[in-house]
Amino acid sequence: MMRERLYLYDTTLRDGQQTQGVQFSVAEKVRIAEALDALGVDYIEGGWPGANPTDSAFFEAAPATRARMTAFGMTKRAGRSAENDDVLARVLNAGTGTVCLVGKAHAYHVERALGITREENLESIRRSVAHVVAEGREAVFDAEHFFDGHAVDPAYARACVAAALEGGARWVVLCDTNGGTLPGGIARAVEAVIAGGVPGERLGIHTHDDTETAVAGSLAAVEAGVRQVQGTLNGLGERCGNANLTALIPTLALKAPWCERFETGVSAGALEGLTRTSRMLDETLNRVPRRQAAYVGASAFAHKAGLHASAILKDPATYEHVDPARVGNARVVPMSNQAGLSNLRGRLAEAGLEVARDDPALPRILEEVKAREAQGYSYDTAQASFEVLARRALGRLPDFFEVKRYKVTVERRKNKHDRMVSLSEAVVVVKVDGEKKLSVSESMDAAGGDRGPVNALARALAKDLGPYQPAIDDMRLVDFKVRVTQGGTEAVTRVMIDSEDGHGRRWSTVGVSANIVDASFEALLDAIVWKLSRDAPAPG
Ligand SMILES: CC(=O)SCCNC(=O)CCNC(=O)[C@H](O)C(C)(C)COP(=O)(O)OP(=O)(O)OC[C@H]1O[C@@H](n2cnc3c(N)ncnc32)[C@H](O)[C@@H]1OP(=O)(O)O
Ligand SMILES: CC(=O)C(=O)O
Repeated sequence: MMRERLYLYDTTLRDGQQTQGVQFSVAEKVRIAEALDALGVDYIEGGWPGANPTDSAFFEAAPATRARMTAFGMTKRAGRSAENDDVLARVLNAGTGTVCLVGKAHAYHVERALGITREENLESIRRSVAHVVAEGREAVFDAEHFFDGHAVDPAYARACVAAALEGGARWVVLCDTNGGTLPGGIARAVEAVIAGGVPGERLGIHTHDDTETAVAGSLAAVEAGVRQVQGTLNGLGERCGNANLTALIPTLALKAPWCERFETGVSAGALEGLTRTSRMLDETLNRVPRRQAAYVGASAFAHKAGLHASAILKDPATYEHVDPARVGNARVVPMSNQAGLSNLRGRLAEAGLEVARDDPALPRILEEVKAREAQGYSYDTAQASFEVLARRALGRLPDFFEVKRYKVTVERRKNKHDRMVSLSEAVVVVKVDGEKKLSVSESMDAAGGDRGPVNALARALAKDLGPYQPAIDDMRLVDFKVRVTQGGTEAVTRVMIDSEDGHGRRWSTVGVSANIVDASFEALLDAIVWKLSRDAPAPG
């Protein structure tokens, strides 16, 4: 059966940039545009040229893409012609083949926000779009507040759509700007527009996630007939974000009836890069990836419960709606107090540890994990700590070194400019290859600021491990989380540490104690031991 073409329009670099706390540099925008192009979206909305220096500079530096690079702007302002509107001129000057203009499609906004008449607004839409077309560009019209407008005055909302089409728009995108329209309402409005004579091949959908139904709303619009879908990577966007393309794309590509009815520009091979693309964006924004993100989250294919793990080991289809490899993600069978022997065997196999089914160490490890979780440890995320524990119980963890003692001090004192500053200092004594080594480290960043006692401890511990030093030199601590939790009857501190190395590996470790320094040290120690268990030569 011939599949219909569905066009993907990415607005990560425009609406995604409207996310609170997000501020892309030009270089970051270029990198994201290249990743979007590799993924196979049809349009990349690069920003609003003229609105800020970064967006203007991006269009000058924009990479050559197979996707249509699109400049965004708004319809001409009241009281001037499209030809004489300086804001519109700057958008056109970016020289993109496609230009998207936003305009109001709700009479209330026309009167309240723009302060013009309904007729003037229709004229503004028509003339602005016509000007874009006259300049030889493909025109997209974002019908702002379309669904709210359609709910109170369908005739006027549709007149705005008609004005854009009369002006020559290739696409009119129906926007749920405030994100409050539910999927059923979106479907009914789209059906009404199509029944009124606008072909679905000229319509797009742009939703926001204010009711956490942006993806569902977009799918409802496609089902009702639109053929262009807008969204952003990881659901970035104004307020609660836009429709999340990292959820929408795999749903369209892998799930019936979508994959049977439609084809997009995203190939099966490119889809396998989806998780990597999502993580790249988080890394660019210095954000910790959302574990529970559909398809691409670290927990999206994690099977924690014993019953799930038992079945997964027999056949992954028992608890997975799609194969994680198809989106470049991986199956995880974590250990926790919800686990059974199946989780344990699965997890050990993943770590490359072959263990006989009847190995007496297995129930011991399971018991130890459950007992330690009752004390406050959490092994389902701290998988490297689990691995260290299991290797030790199986007698497969070399004694790389022994920590004899450690000490950390924090001093608050005046510097030479008479300003109070902190200085953290740590001393760690380890025994390696029969030799005692004492390392002292301060915790200073490049600017001379104090990075705290845990940083000082980490530096001291990783300063001189003798023959093992080369194996840990490329290690760095990338995330540190502290939580007060219940350990049995007492409150204890749980520290989780994420580390990374030059091979691009990232691993998590945990430490628990009533004392935050001890908890941190335990997590640091596990991080180093895990790394050595992978990369270091065996002792002796
Ligand atoms: C729904 C969306 O997310 S659309 C995308 C919104 N994105 C942004 O706003 C980010 C980029 N924006 C900006 O940098 C600035 O707002 C600029 C450069 C575009 C305009 O800045 P300013 O000229 O200082 O105007 P300001 O932002 O205060 O207000 C917007 C003006 O545009 C008018 N306007 C809003 N939408 C439209 C439209 N579709 N067509 C014409 N005029 C419009 C408003 O009525 C207001 O006019 P007023 O100042 O006469 O009241
Ligand atoms: C255009 C746009 O971003 C909106 O209406 O939400």
